[in-house]
Amino acid sequence: MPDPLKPDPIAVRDRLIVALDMASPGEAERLIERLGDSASFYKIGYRLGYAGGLALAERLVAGGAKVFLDLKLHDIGNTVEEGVQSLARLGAHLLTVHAYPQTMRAAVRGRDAVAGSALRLLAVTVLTSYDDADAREAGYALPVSDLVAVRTLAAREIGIDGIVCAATEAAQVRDLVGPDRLIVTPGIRPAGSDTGDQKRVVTPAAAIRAGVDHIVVGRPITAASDPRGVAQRIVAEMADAL
Ligand SMILES: O=c1ccn([C@@H]2O[C@H](COP(=O)(O)O)[C@@H](O)[C@H]2O)c(=O)[nH]1
Repeated sequence: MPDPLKPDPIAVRDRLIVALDMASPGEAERLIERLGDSASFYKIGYRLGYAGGLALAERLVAGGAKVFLDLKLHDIGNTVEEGVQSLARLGAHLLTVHAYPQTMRAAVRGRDAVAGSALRLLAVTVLTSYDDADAREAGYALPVSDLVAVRTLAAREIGIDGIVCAATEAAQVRDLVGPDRLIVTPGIRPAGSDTGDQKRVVTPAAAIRAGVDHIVVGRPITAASDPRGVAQRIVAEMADAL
């Protein structure tokens, strides 16, 4: 049966995931309306998730959109397992957990406990706001690219469905996970846009050329005066790169 999240080929518009980092569901819904048919896949993270975003996720799924819950779970195994079970029942398509083996194993148990769930798990390897100095400061002796590789291999062995990394590591991750697992990359910036707190930044075209399945874009779209126009240009840039 074809994988709904990884059809061959993935429609170019579905490759863009818009990060709805808004203060309320109302604000997010206004953005979605402005985006119109330029976007079909939305990410809900801490800001919106803790402010009514999970109910919005259910409404978006019911309306036919794809939803990525970027909740980056990390806790004792039992808590992660039960949390993933609750989230799997919401009908969302993607959920992040941090790429710690205990956490990933628990998340897989939670995913597998909910029959018929469409939920796919993504392991966050190393946040795109980290460079080697940040990893060192956090106590890791390995450079970011090595840490991403170690965590990707663990995720693959444990049965996680996809990897979150920067597109700077996408080609290396693709070699490690093969063609079927998802690679999702935040830290995407159209040429010339403000990088903000992101450190491992790549353009939409370069990400696609590196073998990424989906790019995540927040502020370049949400802070734009014409979010629909920016989204359309990003999709066109990806189409040219394919
Ligand atoms: O490594 C990671 C994991 C998640 N994110 C999330 O993606 C978006 C990026 O937003 P921008 O405004 O385009 O920077 C945001 O919701 C992060 O929480 C990430 O950036 N890096």
